[in-house]
Amino acid sequence: MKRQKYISWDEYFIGVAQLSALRSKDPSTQVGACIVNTDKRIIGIGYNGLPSGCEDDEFPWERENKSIVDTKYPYVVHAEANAILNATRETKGSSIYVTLFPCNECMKLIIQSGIKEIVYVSDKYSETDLHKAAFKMMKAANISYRQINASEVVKND
Ligand SMILES: O=c1ccn([C@H]2C[C@H](O)[C@@H](COP(=O)(O)O)O2)c(=O)[nH]1
Ligand SMILES: [Zn+2]
Repeated sequence: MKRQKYISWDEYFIGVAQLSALRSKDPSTQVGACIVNTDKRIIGIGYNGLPSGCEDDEFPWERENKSIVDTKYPYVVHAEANAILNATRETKGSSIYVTLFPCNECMKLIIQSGIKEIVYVSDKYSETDLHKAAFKMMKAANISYRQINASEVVKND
């Protein structure tokens, strides 16, 4: 008889996203993303981090400072963007598993890359205007979405 307590596809793919998030150097929010095609093949993974050549120890990780130049925000490549850039196959029609609901900038990339489903864990920024903008674009582009509970490797709350 086959083993009964194996994990579901959702648990598997969100688990990969959570594992990827553990690579992030961001002290406040670690995000992981995993793109899965219609054959249930992982075609791209990513986490939030600096672009190649930008050393983790030489750039700021602060959220606030006198100038935005001395915060992380101008530099960090978002997890979804990295997953899309890393994709090894056609992303059209695929799903993206993310530990945090995508921001407005990532939503534009998700739409333009033809991803059709977003599966996410946390939506801790759901009250912000930029989240509302992301949601509006997602609905307009007919992308489906669902929030799932995931075990607490990385929670993002
Ligand atoms: O869609 C998203 C939104 C955010 N991120 C990354 C970018 C930053 O490294 C953190 C957010 O930091 P806060 O301190 O919570 O503002 O998350 C992402 O990868 N994808
Ligand atoms: Zn983003």
